[in-house]
Amino acid sequence: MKKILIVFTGGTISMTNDDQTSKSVISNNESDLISKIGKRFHNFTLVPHLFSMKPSPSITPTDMLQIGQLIDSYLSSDEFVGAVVTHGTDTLEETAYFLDLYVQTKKPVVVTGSMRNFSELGYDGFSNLLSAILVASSDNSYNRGCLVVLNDEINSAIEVTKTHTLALDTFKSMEFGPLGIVDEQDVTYYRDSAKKKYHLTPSQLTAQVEIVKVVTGQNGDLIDFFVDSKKVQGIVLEGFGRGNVPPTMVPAIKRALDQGIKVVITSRCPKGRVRDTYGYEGGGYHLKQLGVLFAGDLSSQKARLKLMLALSQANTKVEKYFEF
Ligand SMILES: NC(=O)C[C@H](N)C(=O)O
Repeated sequence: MKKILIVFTGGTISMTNDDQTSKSVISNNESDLISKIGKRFHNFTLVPHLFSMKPSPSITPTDMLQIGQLIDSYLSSDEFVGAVVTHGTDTLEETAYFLDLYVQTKKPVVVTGSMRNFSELGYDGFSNLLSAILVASSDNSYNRGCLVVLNDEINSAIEVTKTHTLALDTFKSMEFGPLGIVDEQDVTYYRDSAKKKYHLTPSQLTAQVEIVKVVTGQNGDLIDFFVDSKKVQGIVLEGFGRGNVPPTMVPAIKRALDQGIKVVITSRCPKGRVRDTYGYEGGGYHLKQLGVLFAGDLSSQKARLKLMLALSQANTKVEKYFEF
């Protein structure tokens, strides 16, 4: 019988209300999830792997790397048709995007979670896990990169983001909508993701990359701090609009570039690409002339992971991963 790997990492899907405080805390409900959901499938078995029991703010890029290695090692066996990762929703898009870049297998890798915990009425963990397994077991899910499945929607890890702090339909591909849906037992795709696929597979993460959110009137102090720390190899700027910063940040950006630090520009706007449209000081064209790299329509948190992976991989021309 074919197998599906279920990697448990924690998050609200693995939480209940604490008896004393009534607040959401981690509990070990993975056997409940597996026994309830497993009964529904007769063509394959679920193979649980308890990776961690962390709320997702505690997940690190090193965890993501280890989850990727784990998935590749299981899925290299012909017995496995796909993998599902259960994860807290706060940082789910980061792990999903990391896996999209890192994992070698073409078999489906699906990340899911829940917005309500096991103690709450309307716990969405069972239905989300069920849908995620259906997607992971579908032949149509092959070679689509890492997928995110919650609320019966299938999204690409490259495109999706958490948009709402509470709503069940929080995961959205804001610009282009979902790739498809899960409708009862049917897994239906409406479109392919047109995004270029990148693969980055360093054996360990050696680079530190920080994000600087850009605001009006900002100077270069934060960038200078990171440069002076001598620990940072990359800085992602979350700039204005098309990818612009105040002129008062430019000297620090130049200094960072002179010291060999890679600087990448993204936008504070939730939709659209950054581009070298503006020629004024601190505008995208000016930044490009200085050597700043452009992250397309990636959010700052995803661009950071991509830059970390590119800087950590030996003999890699980082610029190649930021050409749009
Ligand atoms: N819904 C959730 O999973 C949120 C939780 N704070 C987490 O990310 O672990």
